[in-house]
Amino acid sequence: MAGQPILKLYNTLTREKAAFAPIDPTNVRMYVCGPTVYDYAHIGNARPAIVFDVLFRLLRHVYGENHVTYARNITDVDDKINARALRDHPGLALNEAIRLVTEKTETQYLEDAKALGCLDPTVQPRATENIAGMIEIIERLIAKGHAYQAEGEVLFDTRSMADYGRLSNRNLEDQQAGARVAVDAHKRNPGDFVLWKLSSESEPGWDSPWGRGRPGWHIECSAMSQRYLGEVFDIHGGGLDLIFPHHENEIAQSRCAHGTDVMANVWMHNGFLQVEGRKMSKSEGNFVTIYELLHTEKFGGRKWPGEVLRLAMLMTHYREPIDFSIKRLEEAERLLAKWPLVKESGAAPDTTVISALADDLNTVAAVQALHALAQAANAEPALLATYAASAALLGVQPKETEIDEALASAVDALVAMRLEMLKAKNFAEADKIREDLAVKGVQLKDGKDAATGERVTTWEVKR
Ligand SMILES: Nc1ncnc2c1ncn2[C@@H]1O[C@H](COP(=O)(O)OP(=O)(O)OP(=O)(O)O)[C@@H](O)[C@H]1O
Ligand SMILES: [Zn+2]
Repeated sequence: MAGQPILKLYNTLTREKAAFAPIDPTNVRMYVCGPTVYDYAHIGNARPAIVFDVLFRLLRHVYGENHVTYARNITDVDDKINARALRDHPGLALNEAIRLVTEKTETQYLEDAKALGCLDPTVQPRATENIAGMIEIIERLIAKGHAYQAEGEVLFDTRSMADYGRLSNRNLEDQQAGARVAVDAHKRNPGDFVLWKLSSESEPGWDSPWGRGRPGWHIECSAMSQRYLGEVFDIHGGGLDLIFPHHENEIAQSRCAHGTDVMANVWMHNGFLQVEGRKMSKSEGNFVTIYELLHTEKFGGRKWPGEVLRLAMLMTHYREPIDFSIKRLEEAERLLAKWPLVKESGAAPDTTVISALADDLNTVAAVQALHALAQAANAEPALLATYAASAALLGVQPKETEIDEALASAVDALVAMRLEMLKAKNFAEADKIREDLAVKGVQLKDGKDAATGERVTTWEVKR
């Protein structure tokens, strides 16, 4: 930790950028709300995954690899999942259909995240494996007078919490105004939200003191964060759209159940990835999935490497909106093409890259610094190790960029063959070899051996 720049983070809760001080520097704890696994993730959903992956990498760098716990949950119980299961597998029993939907979606999400260069979080708990923890919190809330039962639901009583609404800066009166009273007649206050609701025979459910039912969405994160990170932890993240109601309600549940002043010290929210000024979202229908970008030609008539998608995302500060376009991806690709291919090195990262990231994850400045370093390293190979370590901090370098041996010997053979052809003045064939290799990303460089004056050819892999 010594000699590291002070890490500053913007906190939605205080609306200020402040120096980060972990509760326990030997175990820095971060929770990020993960996907609801009913459908493939779109590239907007990739933004929090990438942003908080960069923060995870930075925290590991500052506090040590084994001193950071990052939990990102998988929401595998939700009415959207039930609906999708019924639609896609009408012939199956609901539980079986749900399992198919959630397993397939979760597997794809993990593959997408990997392709985007994200490290696995330390833990990835599933909601369905944490029902007991949710029931326990709800029981505590009822016992303390923060929750009540009404019409087959257990609801959180928002009036029971003096400073409910602090994160999103809303007061209960604001919420009163827009409430649809008729629909929510069983609620004491319009803003009260569901902790538990009874399930019909055909809906998925778990036994509880209030009957067979299922949890609300917000309670899942309160239970999973407590289990893996404790009652109070360091950082809680997610997209801007989660501030209200999701994070507000997580806070209400956790603080009232545990009697604490905060749930997490720092609340961080990424801005939206937009298409023509509108948030990319499933309900708007203006989305493209990560899978489609990586594996199909749906966007811009071609596939896009995960690294390009990731860099395109990091070329904007995480709190700003991003307009997602082909132009932006091409820009990221052009930049990457200028950077050297390196193996991961154990060297210390460049200090300008670290300082940029330490300033509330200023990835824009970090990418600029990395680019300058890449160019310097292109001219001065001694800098390659520093470059490699810095690129790894942003996660824009594949972990092991080994040029595989089979490719290397095939290229060597072609290069030798081409030299023979040049000697025989068979220029057309020689050029064809050069062009074929170029298409594969291998660039040849001709020179002369200083001692013998003979032609020699070296090669390198360009992106
Ligand atoms: N367009 C976007 N830009 C940035 N982050 C987003 C965007 N859309 C969703 N997110 C974030 O992705 C994460 C996963 O969200 P969630 O599973 O609720 O998405 P979703 O409900 O499937 O998305 P949608 O908003 O399209 O309905 C959350 O942190 C959310 O804030
Ligand atoms: Zn959450």
